[in-house]
Amino acid sequence: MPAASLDVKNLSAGYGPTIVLEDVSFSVPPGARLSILGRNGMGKTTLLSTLMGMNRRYGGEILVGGKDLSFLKSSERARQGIGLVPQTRDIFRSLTVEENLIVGIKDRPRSVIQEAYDMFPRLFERRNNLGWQLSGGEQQMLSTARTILGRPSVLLLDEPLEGLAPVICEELMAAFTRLASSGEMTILLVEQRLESALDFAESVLILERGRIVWQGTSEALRADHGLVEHYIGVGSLH
Ligand SMILES: Nc1ncnc2c1ncn2[C@@H]1O[C@H](COP(=O)(O)OP(=O)(O)OP(=O)(O)O)[C@@H](O)[C@H]1O
Repeated sequence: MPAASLDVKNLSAGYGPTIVLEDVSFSVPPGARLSILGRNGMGKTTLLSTLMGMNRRYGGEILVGGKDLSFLKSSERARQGIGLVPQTRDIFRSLTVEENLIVGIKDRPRSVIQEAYDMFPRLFERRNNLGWQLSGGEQQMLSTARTILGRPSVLLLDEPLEGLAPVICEELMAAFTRLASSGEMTILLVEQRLESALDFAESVLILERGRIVWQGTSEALRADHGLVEHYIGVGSLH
């Protein structure tokens, strides 16, 4: 599936009776990258899981390539091109790396697993290891690779660097950047590490208490220390 545009219009969502996201609207052109920033608990994960159809939507629309997916359940949204790599790094802990990847290929031939190994050579080295035997970074690579093998046109990455050593973060960010440069996917990145988020994406939005409080270019945000300190935290930019 080629990269698709994502248009989110007046989205409100939450959990049971609790509204978390309110009136969220933004657009990402096909093949572009957007970083989503905000302090803890401001609704970033909720935004991604709502796009994936994993929690309650109260109103608004989610269009991928112009097609409204709002009323579809999450498995159907996955078929229509949305792929989420969750913060929890969902992998099957009792399956090998290769078996985990086989789950991700859906109806594509087995040979496509090589794409995952090309992206993360470390996974090839560990292909016969079980999920629980992997380091945090390797689990993140596996979770990402599994989602990517499903060829999403819009990829959602939820805090992929959380808790990982700097050298692994660099390896992952390089892989995400290569993926983005291929132009095959539109990518949304939720990331607490501000520098990584700004380096990755040309555009940024900031969430505060479930609302978008700022949208603009990474360049503009990088230049505005006052804005960063106000919405994200003192000392976030180095
Ligand atoms: N399953 C849930 N049920 C009820 N409320 C929830 C649930 N998950 C999250 N929330 C609430 O929704 C709000 C937004 O949480 P969310 O995890 O989306 O924020 P976040 O910006 O991703 O934060 P973090 O960086 O800590 O992951 C918080 O007030 C949180 O307590």
